[in-house]
Amino acid sequence: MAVSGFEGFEKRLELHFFGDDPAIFPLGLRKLEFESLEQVLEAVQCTVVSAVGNSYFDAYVLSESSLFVYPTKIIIKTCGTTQLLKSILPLIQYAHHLGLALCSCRYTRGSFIFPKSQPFPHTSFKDEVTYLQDTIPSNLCFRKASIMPSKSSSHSWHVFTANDTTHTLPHMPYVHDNELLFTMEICMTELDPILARKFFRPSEDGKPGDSAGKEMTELTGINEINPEALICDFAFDPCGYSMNGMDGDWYSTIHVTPEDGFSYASFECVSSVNDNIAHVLRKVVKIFRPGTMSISTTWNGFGNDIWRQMASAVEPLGMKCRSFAMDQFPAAGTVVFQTFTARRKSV
Ligand SMILES: C[S@+](CC[C@H](N)C(=O)[O-])C[C@H]1O[C@@H](n2cnc3c(N)ncnc32)[C@H](O)[C@@H]1O
Repeated sequence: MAVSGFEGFEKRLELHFFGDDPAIFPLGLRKLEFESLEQVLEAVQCTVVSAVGNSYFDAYVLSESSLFVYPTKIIIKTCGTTQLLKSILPLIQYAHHLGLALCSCRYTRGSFIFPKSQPFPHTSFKDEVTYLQDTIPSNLCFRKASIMPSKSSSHSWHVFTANDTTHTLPHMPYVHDNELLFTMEICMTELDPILARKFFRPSEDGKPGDSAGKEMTELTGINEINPEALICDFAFDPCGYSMNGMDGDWYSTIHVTPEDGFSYASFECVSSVNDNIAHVLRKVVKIFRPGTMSISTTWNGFGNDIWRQMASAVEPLGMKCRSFAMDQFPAAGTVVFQTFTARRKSV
């Protein structure tokens, strides 16, 4: 942990692979040995604390956030002072042994609370982009880095995407039964202190992290966000919480740093424009009651106004939209970054 506090803001990496040999499917990357994943995580400086899988993907709760492994996609999200980008090279190498090659890379993060505590290559977005440019293979030629602003200089959304020419929009068009899918990443700070207390364990409760986590999931109402989801949860000692949800091939994930002064929670999920995203958003806001919140929405395509629905969903709960930014990424789709503050706060 940084001397000043724990860095809740996660770094998030999404890698897509392709392979021509039908023998590697249907499992693909899920064939990776657990020891190989452990070595990747050692480079990042975190460990697996809990794992679960269904017929579509494997979900790992990490000491610092989460890892999802699909047959041709890996999503890895880590917080604290982890060195997430150091996972890229070993992942490319392990995937190569399975007959899979990288065709798409997306890196995103918010603004760190303690930027000076970050080790290389996370010392600045410029360093991260240089590291990414030098690490990913040259076939990923559609590249763009962007810092999406808000009204506050301390809240920006950092995005780097790179894609090859032949497997553009690999994980998408993000259409599932004719529905447009999107990824939503919510970052919340200044959590309501009474609600944040629920993510502290009673002292010396003697319970393992998974059963203490299950209690937190129920006590806080996290289990009601998507009652269909299979939840893998973990409570840290003395405080802190992580969970991964699995609903068919859709994942969701929550991470909570409840300590006063640097409290933070994140929620991320995949959803469809036809789903009741307002219900999900309202539940999330009610669980944490953040003073500030950002929502980043990513989809492959143009002209979608899902972000309007998001603003309408949270405004009745006292969250006022303070900024909106939209950017497009070559062969990688559209990102919208919205920030909100609670009306109880002055701006
Ligand atoms: C790993 S969790 C959730 C991470 C998530 N990205 C977040 O921002 O909240 C972080 C919380 O767990 C606490 N914690 C307790 N023991 C920890 C450990 N061994 N490793 C990481 N975090 C720990 C931290 O102080 C913090 O409150």
